[in-house]
Amino acid sequence: MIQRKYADEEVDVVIVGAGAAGGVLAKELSEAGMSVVVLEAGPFRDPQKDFASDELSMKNLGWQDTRIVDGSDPLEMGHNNSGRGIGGGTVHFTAVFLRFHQADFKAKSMDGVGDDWPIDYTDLEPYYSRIEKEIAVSGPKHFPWGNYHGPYPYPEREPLSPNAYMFMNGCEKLGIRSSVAPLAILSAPFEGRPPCINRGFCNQGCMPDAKFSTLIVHIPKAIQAGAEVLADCMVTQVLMGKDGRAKGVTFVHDGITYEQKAKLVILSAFVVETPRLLLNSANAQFSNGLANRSGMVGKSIMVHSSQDVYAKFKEEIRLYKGTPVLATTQDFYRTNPNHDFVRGYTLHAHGARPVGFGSGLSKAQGGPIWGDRFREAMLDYNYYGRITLVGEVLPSEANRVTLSDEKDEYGLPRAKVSFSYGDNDRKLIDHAVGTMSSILEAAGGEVEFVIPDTAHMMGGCRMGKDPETSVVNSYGQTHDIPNLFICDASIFVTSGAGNPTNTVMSLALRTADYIKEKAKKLEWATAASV
Ligand SMILES: Cc1cc2nc3c(=O)[nH]c(=O)nc-3n(C[C@H](O)[C@H](O)[C@H](O)COP(=O)(O)OP(=O)(O)OC[C@H]3O[C@@H](n4cnc5c(N)ncnc54)[C@H](O)[C@@H]3O)c2cc1C
Repeated sequence: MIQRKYADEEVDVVIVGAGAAGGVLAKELSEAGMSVVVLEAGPFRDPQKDFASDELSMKNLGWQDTRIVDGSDPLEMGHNNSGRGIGGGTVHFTAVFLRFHQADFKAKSMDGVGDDWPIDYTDLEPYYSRIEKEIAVSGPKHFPWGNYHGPYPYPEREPLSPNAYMFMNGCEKLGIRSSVAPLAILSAPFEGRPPCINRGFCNQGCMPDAKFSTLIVHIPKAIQAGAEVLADCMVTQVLMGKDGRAKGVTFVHDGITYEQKAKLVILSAFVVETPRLLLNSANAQFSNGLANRSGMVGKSIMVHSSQDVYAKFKEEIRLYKGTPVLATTQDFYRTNPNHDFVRGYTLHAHGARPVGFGSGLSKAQGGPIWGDRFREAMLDYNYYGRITLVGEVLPSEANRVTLSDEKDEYGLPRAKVSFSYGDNDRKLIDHAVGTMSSILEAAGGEVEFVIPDTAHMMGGCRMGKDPETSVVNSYGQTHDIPNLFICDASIFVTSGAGNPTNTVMSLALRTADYIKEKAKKLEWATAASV
């Protein structure tokens, strides 16, 4: 039996998932004096004991359960897309910490595609600042793009990796502006944590704690404030009362099913599991799944297109050296009338470890690299440089999470994830691959491999003002069930073209403020959609 503080009690808040958003909510709400239980499907890891400097074994940081994938561009699930365990995806993310631009919130009105968010940049601006200060984001004194130009709370990282210098050199030769990337990785000591020493194992979990994660920052503070954080607890259902309000959740730990009653239920289980949980919690009153009056639960999931381009250089680059992403450009972020597509992309100088390099080659465009050619490339690994795309992908309702006929170990239908690129997405990718190739060549490399890939899932429970076309309001409160909130990357309306976690966490802070305000006024039971 699992030991629980609130086994027979109704707590103020139960949070499902202890990732980027769940961690922020747990800290904020428990520090505000609420009784909080966090249920996390994966383990509670200790960085010093459980993070190995080993690419293969650390793949277990990803969500490994089988998902069915289809569509013309089926997504590779697992380590590449979602985390599992306290800290969620922040444990093995690359920690590039960008803000969205004002244009990201207004794709429909500015470019006639996708949709507008019900908020804009100014609504999130104070929350971006708070999160960046809270985790001491390091970054340049002047960041050339978007609405925020720095300075960041902590100085930019240095020294840079050879790959980052190569990238900046190539950009400079072509007249493309580049900058050191803002990172949730320390450049100087902070709260007892050491600065980064460029070991380069960010995607394997950061053993010395120089990289931020909610595992090491928010969750310990939440526990200190009284939150109960239960690991290895898979939430299987949201419990509903006859009055149409959420009552709590059921979860499974070690084969035993438990219930946690709560006044407020918040789902922070990420882009696949949040819609899956809502659909799997259907009942007589909500036969289509919870909070799904609009039919939008699971629809319009997005990724970033994330092609890698590798070029071989005469001198050594050594892609394993340093933090994977240290330099970036957003010179191609905005719609350009000379392009045959709308919206845009970010490019990162991006390191790669040998296993990542090798497995990338196995899915190279034009056919997998294998046999002698593979051996030759692996032997020359030290001479390759790499640039990676973060490209905007437009929302399409056909890209969605549904329930499959197959069941998992809990007897629940597995998620089916369908994804296909649209015409605009493909044109954007082609353009970006051309730009990446030009930068690599200008830096003296010879382009050899283009690897199709995706990153950063978003969407599936989009926010909006209209309950007929969206699942939650701008605070993550579901339109249909006032005490059921969704707060994670699933509430994104569009994908933007920058790494999303700063936006996920800032939205979580905003939701926490909203809940605290409503709780103060004892209003959350009746709060109308905003
Ligand atoms: C390899 C990689 C690199 C990345 N690099 C970057 C980067 O450089 N910059 C950036 O901005 N973003 C990056 N990301 C994306 C980033 O990790 C996500 O945007 C972010 O973690 C999403 O936060 P979230 O709160 O929505 O979900 P998550 O952080 O994924 O948290 C969801 C949590 O819910 C838990 N959960 C799910 N279902 C259940 C259930 N039924 N019961 C209980 N618990 C459940 C999961 O185990 C998980 O811990 C990267 C992601 C990956 C995988």
